[in-house]
Amino acid sequence: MKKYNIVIVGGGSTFTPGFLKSFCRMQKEFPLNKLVLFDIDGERQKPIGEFGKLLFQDNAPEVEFSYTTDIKEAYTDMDFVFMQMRVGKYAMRELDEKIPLRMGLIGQETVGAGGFAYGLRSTKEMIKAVYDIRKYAPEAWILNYSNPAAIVAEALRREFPDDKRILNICDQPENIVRSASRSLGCDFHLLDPVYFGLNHYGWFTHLYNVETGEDLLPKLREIIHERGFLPQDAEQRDQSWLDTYGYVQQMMEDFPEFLPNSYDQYYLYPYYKLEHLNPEYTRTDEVRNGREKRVFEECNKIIEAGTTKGLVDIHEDAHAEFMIDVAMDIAYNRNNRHIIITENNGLIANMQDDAMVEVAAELGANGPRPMGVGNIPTFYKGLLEQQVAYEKLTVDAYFEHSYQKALQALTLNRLINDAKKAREVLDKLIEANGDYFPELK
Ligand SMILES: NC(=O)c1ccc[n+]([C@@H]2O[C@H](COP(=O)([O-])OP(=O)(O)OC[C@H]3O[C@@H](n4cnc5c(N)ncnc54)[C@H](O)[C@@H]3O)[C@@H](O)[C@H]2O)c1
Ligand SMILES: O=P(O)(O)OC[C@H]1O[C@H](O[C@H]2[C@H](O)[C@@H](O)[C@@H](O)O[C@@H]2CO)[C@H](O)[C@@H](O)[C@@H]1O
Ligand SMILES: [Mn+2]
Repeated sequence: MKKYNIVIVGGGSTFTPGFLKSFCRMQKEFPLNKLVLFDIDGERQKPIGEFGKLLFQDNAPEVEFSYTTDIKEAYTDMDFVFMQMRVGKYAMRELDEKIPLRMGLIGQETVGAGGFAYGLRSTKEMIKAVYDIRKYAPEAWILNYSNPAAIVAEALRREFPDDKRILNICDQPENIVRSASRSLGCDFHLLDPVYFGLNHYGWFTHLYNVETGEDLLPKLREIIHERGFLPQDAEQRDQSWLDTYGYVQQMMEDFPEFLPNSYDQYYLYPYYKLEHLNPEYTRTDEVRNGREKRVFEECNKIIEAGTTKGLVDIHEDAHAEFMIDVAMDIAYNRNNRHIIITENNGLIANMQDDAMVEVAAELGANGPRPMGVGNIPTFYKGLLEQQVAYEKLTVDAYFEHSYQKALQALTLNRLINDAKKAREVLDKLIEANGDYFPELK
């Protein structure tokens, strides 16, 4: 059985320890030769790297595990690159959330003005990283889930049009399917979803039972109406995520035909969301006081003990399992179905061909074979076309260094929708982002 070489970019991520645990546990199904962590922040990565050393030493000493800040060491001979960088880290995420919120606009990691700022930061570093990877690992599969995936995917499509081994993917659609399976009381593998949209902006039209072909969405609609909606891993979630999933019920009361992605609520109920977001305590504060604190405390505890035996309390969430599953589908040509991001080219028949859309696909060694959904109804088409235009203008602004395109993008964004506000928030974001941004003239 071939053993694979894998690098995780953003080795200092709060999600890395969970990934390491999952990789370790899955050694029989997905044996590794080498696992490397890479980060530009060596200090942040160090405790996670040291934890990883102990974890593999104790559980899978045959795997060559290391961590580095050296590009050549990170990428040479890699088969898969897992991309999970957060450019500007939580300090900049906080500003993405708080600058707009203090102006009465939605401030969030991937949507609205915050998503725009994160998009420009990520684009710059992701393009650089892909050039670095291709220098040392021309054949490696690049699995990107660094956010905002919609903007990153559009930017990479333009910069690397012939590179067929970059896959942009998000686990939120699968998380909704897993959550639906909890409501329906079945294994999530039983559900075969039909989905259309953009990243963090889409809908399920059907949830078929793979064995019988029955569409379980009508039944799920009734359950959600009666009992609301919970994430599959509700017991591990912070309150803000429970609220986010809970709001799926309201979305389905108002727009019952399809099951929405949880992110749709920002676009459909911006005023409600604004009333419930606190500009002085945002998701970044919750993550810093929760996941980030827990992860680093746990790593340090293990380092101090010099062993992981009997100590590892790190949460292995569905996110890591999902991304590893994606890599295995490619490695073993399994052609399993996942919801992925790809160029439209008629998949959503009544939307522009060059939009980066999110749909179900079979995934194997030759990449995704996506499934078309035909024409989508006018309501959804209207919402999505506005968003595609915003995303494309954001990427235009990056490549053309154009302040004007950035202003157009933000004016068109449904969560801003006003040129004066757009200019005001753009100027504040430019100032706050400094060299993280391209020059916008
Ligand atoms: N799409 C999904 O399903 C999904 C799910 C979870 C997280 N994410 C994404 O994963 C990323 C990590 O999230 P987190 O909350 O753990 O963030 P984090 O801040 O804990 O970790 C991100 C790491 O990236 C590093 N980094 C920044 N710029 C880099 C660069 N140019 N090269 C290499 N490393 C760099 C940082 O130093 C940091 O250690 C984010 O982009 C987040 O949005 C995506
Ligand atoms: O606010 P955060 O940092 O907790 O999460 C932001 C990310 O949220 C989604 O990812 C979920 C993921 O779907 C779930 O499986 C679990 O692992 O938690 C993740 C984070 O809570 C979203 O899809 C990502 O794009 C966001 O970055
Ligand atoms: Mn996502």
